[in-house]
Amino acid sequence: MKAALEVQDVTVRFGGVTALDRLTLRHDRGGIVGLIGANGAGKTTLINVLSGTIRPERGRALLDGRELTTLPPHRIARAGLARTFQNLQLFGSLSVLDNVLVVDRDAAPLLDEVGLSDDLEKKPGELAYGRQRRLELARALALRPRVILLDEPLAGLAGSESDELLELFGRVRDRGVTVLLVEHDVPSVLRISDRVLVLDQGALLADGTPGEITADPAVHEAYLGQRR
Ligand SMILES: Nc1ncnc2c1ncn2[C@@H]1O[C@H](COP(=O)(O)OP(=O)(O)OP(=O)(O)O)[C@@H](O)[C@H]1O
Repeated sequence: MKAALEVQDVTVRFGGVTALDRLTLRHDRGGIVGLIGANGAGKTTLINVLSGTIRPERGRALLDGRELTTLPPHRIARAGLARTFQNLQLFGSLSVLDNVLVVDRDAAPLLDEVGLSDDLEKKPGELAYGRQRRLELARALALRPRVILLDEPLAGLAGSESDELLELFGRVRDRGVTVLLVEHDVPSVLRISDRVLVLDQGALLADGTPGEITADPAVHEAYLGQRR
């Protein structure tokens, strides 16, 4: 079977900085894959390569065996890979409902699923930050993706909002969508992920279940032990 997501020998450089260094990884299908690593490890760069906003100078990425690295972002989204952004990218002048309707006619059930059915006519700016995050998730789900990339979805959220959002990610996974979760909140990642990848200086430092990652001395030495 073709892997849902595959990264083959990908290198990205910004001037003298190697953000991804011949990175190779493969995820067969399903579940929540947590991607963690220190600041500058290359997490956002990897998401940008997968979603088509950065072209690697070497290597390629594939979704269900189809090469992504030659496609523009909108074609990648239509091919089944959706993403959310570290800084929310909502349409501020459109209603909550219209923000999702621009992607899919069946917006109302999706908004209900993320708990926003009482807010359909509001503008995104009128929602609490955690609810804006939910709206962004609904919009990404409206693409009916097979894989969804979440870039720092818990940043700036209070504990309870963050727990609710994590529960929602679990429901997305249960629908069969593969979730790639990039997040600085390591305890949350370890709690919810089925598989955890640890990036260090653009390369894979560790790859395993949350239990394996927690017990890995190399991860502690390079990363977990020195967390802020
Ligand atoms: N547009 C850019 N121009 C120059 N350097 C960049 C650019 N984007 C990323 N970098 C550099 O590439 C490296 C990887 O950055 P990246 O943002 O992918 O890391 P990250 O793991 O997402 O970090 P953070 O957790 O801080 O978001 C860093 O050294 C960063 O400074």
